[in-house]
Amino acid sequence: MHELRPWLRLIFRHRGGLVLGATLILATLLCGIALLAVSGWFLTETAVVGLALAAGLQATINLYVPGGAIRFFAVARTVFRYLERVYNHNLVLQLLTDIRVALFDRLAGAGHRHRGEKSGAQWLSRLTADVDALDTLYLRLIAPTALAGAITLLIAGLAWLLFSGTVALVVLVILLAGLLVATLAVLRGTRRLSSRLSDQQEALRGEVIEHIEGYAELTAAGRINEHAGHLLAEAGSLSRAQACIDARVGWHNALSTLLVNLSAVVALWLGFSLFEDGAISGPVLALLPIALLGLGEVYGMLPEAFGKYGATEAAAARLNQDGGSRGAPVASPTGAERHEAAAGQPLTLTNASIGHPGHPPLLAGFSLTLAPGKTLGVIGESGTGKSSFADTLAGVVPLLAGELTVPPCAYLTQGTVVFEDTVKANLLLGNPSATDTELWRVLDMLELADRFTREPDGLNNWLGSGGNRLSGGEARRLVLARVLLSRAPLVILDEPFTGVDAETRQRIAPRVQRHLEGRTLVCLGHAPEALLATERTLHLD
Ligand SMILES: Nc1ncnc2c1ncn2[C@@H]1O[C@H](COP(=O)(O)OP(=O)(O)OP(=O)(O)O)[C@@H](O)[C@H]1O
Repeated sequence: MHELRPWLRLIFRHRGGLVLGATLILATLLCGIALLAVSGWFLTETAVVGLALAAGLQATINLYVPGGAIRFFAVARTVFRYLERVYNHNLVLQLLTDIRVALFDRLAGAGHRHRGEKSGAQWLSRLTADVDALDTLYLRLIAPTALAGAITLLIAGLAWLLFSGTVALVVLVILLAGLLVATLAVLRGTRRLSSRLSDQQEALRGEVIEHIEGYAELTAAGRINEHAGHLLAEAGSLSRAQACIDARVGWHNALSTLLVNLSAVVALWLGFSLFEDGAISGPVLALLPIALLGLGEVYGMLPEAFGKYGATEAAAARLNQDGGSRGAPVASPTGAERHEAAAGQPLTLTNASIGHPGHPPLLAGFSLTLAPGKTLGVIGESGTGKSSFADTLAGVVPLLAGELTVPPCAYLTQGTVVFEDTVKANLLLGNPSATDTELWRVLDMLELADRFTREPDGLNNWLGSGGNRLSGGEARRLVLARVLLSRAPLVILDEPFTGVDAETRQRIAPRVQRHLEGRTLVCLGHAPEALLATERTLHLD
């Protein structure tokens, strides 16, 4: 319950909607039960009257009132069911939206390092399977359990009104036992298994994605069959665990149905003596047991949902753990200050420590002022901290100590990130208001325009997953184009020409240089030739 609490709070923000949705479900269920009860009463009444007439006795029956009631309940049940489905599906989608937005919010605040600790497969699982698991909370757990309880009490009340207090009490005890079996007993029998299964399924999903991603390497190493066999064995063991949970849910479902049916039989049995005493009529005797049989529909929804409770809880626990605490890690440690500067203000670092939280700083006591429009090169061997320096300026990694004032920046990271979309969509991320002419101009500057004019779709050319339809050098120039489209006053370029051959680089570098004239530039690389020309150079050692 503790793991579910933050998500329940989110769900209960829609209190009014939840009550209305549950009322519609209640109306549907009550119409179903009333339909059965009135039909049972009516059939018995017609049978009794028929027998009386056959025996030559005088008897009459009102066909219109019960017939009308049956039609009313049948139509009302359909209408309520339709409204309930439309309303509740919409509500659940709203709840899922809230949960996803809250999760994105937390992830965005959780810091670069924290996000990097999980693989893409794990994040995918969080945002899909785990979030979906939470949608069972309202529609399958909370609403049906509350309604089953309410309807049980209503039927016990009906038994008390039509039959007697004793019948009501006996029926109530049997039904409560059935309710316990369908909820808490299932929960007890499956919670741990279901939670463990959910964790294992999540691990398997990640392994399957890694298997596909590493297909070439596994094949080259001759280990593909062995690895696939391992995944299949794991999938087999998960299926067995699922079958075990299903069996337990099935048994509990059967027992709970048996108890509901038993309550109907007992009501009939006890009702007989009331009938013999003339306290109730024959048709009323049939009404209560048949209404009790209608409860099967309500109770039948519960065992499966409670069988998944462990998985829902495990999903919530993973989301709680991985969402991190909102906003915390991205903030700089105490004593470090990061300020956003307006365009036209210098970039300044004062007594700054740069590095990764929990590790010794890569740079300490470092100060620098870079006036607007000035350029700085940063050179150093692999691992000296160039990318960490750039990440800190861009706010991706927190400043460890000191003070940093930085104008808005466009950042070309060391990794080349091309989104699975068109050329245009990838470029517009740099400047959403750029025109097609501007896009072609920057592509032309980087000698990429020909690459896309050759294709029939031009700027709408689809780049494939991670830009896999581009060569390494083309992808690098495309992401450079994205950064060059931005009008940010500070531009940070980490190894801008990785994968671009020397001749092309020599042709395009002066054009990039001209394009960036007047803007503040920080360019990082292993050697001077990997950089654009800069006025000052910082050597990291
Ligand atoms: N998230 C992280 N957590 C802890 N240490 C890190 C993290 N990222 C990088 N480092 C460490 O910080 C040091 C500097 O890394 P960085 O990537 O900044 O170097 P670099 O100069 O850009 O190297 P390269 O030229 O190889 O890209 C390295 O020792 C690296 O292992």
